[in-house]
Parts: sequence; C-alpha cells; structure tokens
Amino acid sequence: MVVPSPSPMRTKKTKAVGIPTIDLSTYNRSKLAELVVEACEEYGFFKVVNHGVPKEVIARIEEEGFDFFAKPAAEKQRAGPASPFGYGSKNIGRNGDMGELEYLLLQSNPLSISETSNAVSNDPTKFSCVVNDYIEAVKELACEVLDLVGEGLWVSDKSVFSGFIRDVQSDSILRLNHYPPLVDKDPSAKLAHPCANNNTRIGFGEHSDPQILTILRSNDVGGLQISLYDGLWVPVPPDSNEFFVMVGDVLQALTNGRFQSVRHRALANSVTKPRMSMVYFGAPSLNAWISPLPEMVSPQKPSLYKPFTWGQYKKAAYTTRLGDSRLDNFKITNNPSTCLDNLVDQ
Ligand SMILES: C=C1C[C@]23C[C@@]1(O)CC[C@H]2[C@@]12CC[C@H](O)[C@@](C)(C(=O)O1)[C@H]2[C@@H]3C(=O)O
Ligand SMILES: O=C(O)CCC(=O)C(=O)O
Ligand SMILES: [Fe+2]
Repeated sequence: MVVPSPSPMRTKKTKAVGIPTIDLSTYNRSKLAELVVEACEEYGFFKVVNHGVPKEVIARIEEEGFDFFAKPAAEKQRAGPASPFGYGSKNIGRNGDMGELEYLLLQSNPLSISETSNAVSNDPTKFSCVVNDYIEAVKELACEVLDLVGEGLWVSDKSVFSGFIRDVQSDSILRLNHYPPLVDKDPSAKLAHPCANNNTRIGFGEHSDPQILTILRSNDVGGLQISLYDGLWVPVPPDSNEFFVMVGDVLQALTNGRFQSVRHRALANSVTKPRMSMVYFGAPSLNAWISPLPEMVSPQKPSLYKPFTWGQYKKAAYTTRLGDSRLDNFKITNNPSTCLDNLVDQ
C-alpha cells in the first residue's frame, strides 16, 4: 500500500481517504519506484515531500505571481489575451469554458518567457530569471518522478518517460492560476455575495491534464479536489511546502491504461485569501510519437490506443471542452478483447 497522509479526509459520504504521500529522501530506490507506481495506479495523484526544489525558488515566483495579479486589470490585459499563451481571465480555452479565476500561461522555453516578460513585469529580466529557475527545478522533479516510474514498471529504457520532457523541443508549459477570494477588500460584501453560503463556486472545472505529468504547488489556500474511481470528490488539503503530482493523458496512453489520468477541479471558495497555484505540465515535443510502450502490451492486454504525435493530440485537445475525456478519441475500438459485443457474446 501507498503511505497515506496522517490525517485522512472525510468526504460528504464519510469515506476516509488518504492522499498518498511519498518522501523522496527515504527508502531505497526500488522501494520508492514501487511506491510511485502504486500511487499512479491507485490514484493517478500523490504528494511528494523532500522534493529538492529550493524554497527561495518557490518564494520568488510566488512573489512575482502575486505582484502581477495585484496589478490593475488594464495593465494585466497587456499580457493577454491568452491565445493560448499570456494572461486570461474567466475564459478557459477557446470553447466556452469559464472559471472564477485569472491566469498566466507561459511556454517553458526561455526565449518565449523573455518575450512574454515585457508585458508581465516592470522588471522583465528578473521575471524571466525567476520563471526559468522555477521551471528548471520542477522539470528536474518531474524527471525524477518519471525515472522512478520507468524503474517501477521495469521497462527496458528506464528514462523513456523523462526523455520526452528532457527533449529540448519539449512543449512543456507553466500556468499560474489566481482565484480571487469571495470577499476582497470590503468585508460587508461577504453577506451580499450570492455564493458566500455554498461550496460550489467553480474556479477551474473538472478535467484531466492532457500532458505526461503535472507538478502542482499552491499557497496555503485550499480548493483542489480529485475525483476517485467511484466518483467521489476528495478535497486535497493545501501544502505550500510540497508538490502534488498528477498523471496526465499521455502517461495513460504510454502505460496502456495501467495508469489513468486523474480528473480534478479547483473550487474558488476561499472567503478572504486568494488561492494561487503554479502548475508545470511536462509535455513531449510536438513531433514525438506516443503509443503504449511494448512492455505494457501483451496478448492479454492489447494496445488500447492508436499511435499519435503530441502535436496531433494537442490540436485535437484544443477542439474539446474542458471536461471532455480526450483520450477516448484515440482508443482502438476493434480489439477482440476490448470489444463490448464480444464480451456480451461470451
Ligand atoms: C478547454 C480547454 C482549455 C485547455 C485546452 C482545452 O481545449 C482542453 C484542455 C485544457 C487544458 C487543461 C490543462 C491545462 O490547464 C491546459 C493549459 C492544457 O494543456 O489543457 C488547459 C488548456 C487551456 O487552458 O488552454
Ligand atoms: O489550481 C488548481 O489547483 C488546479 C489547476 C489545474 O487543474 C490546471 O491548471 O490545469
Ligand atoms: Fe489541471
């Protein structure tokens, strides 16, 4: 079993659920690899502690993020609209999805960051450095986790997963999400706010992340929830010192469905403090081919997904709504062992 967090949470249906927590500084390598694989299989989600990302690197980008979101709306708009990169507010993607948040979407390569920085910060050089340092550090963490996945799954090339995001052409991105509080400066507004008394103000709607692996860190304001296989929403207690790891759609395809991308959402119910999450999405290069690894395929477990390039998947993803199950469009439907008709006939 994966090590559960010390204080299990109770959902509305009073089911106690522990978020798996993996301490990267303990255990030997093979035990760590086993724990990572177990967490990816059972939840597609876990928390890492002793992650190696320096505190100052986190603090600096957090400060830059809060400084940016504190600017007047007109100034922030200079960095928008997010198409898809840059500043966005309320609109998520191009297909009508809305959320109670504002965000900054950045490509992970230094050239693109330096271009965007001019519209984001009064000190663009500093902003670029801070963002690049953060991306480098979380990318290392993502690669470490993915190497453990390679080891735990006993694939012949242990770096096959991390290799995708180490590629210089990797299409990885960074997203800063800012969820304003219900009551900002005027405490009397608390009573007037239509959502002040329920817990359904959606910041970021239900979805899975399309990439390989997501590394998420937030300030100490909660909101993130993950969906378990039985449909229960489980609130994730915030932990500003640690990182959360999420399996993305591409990792689901590479592992032939042995791991499943985790569906998650963020509520925006904090009354007085804003939530800010900083989310790194580790992605392959646009021309990288993705298909279930040979080690994940057998006569008993035939390939579930057609081969696709990340570019093809991404293009298709951008035509979907946030909550769609995008990987379904790449499923092989005529596999004798996965065909529903055959199962019914037997
Ligand atoms: C509605 C959409 C927003 C999104 C692109 C999409 O068409 C479907 C996937 C969405 C998502 C979710 C995870 C990340 O936040 C994101 C940047 C991504 O790669 O896929 C967003 C996209 C977005 O906000 O542009
Ligand atoms: O803010 C959060 O905790 C979730 C954000 C998220 O899911 C995303 O940016 O894709
Ligand atoms: Fe997400």
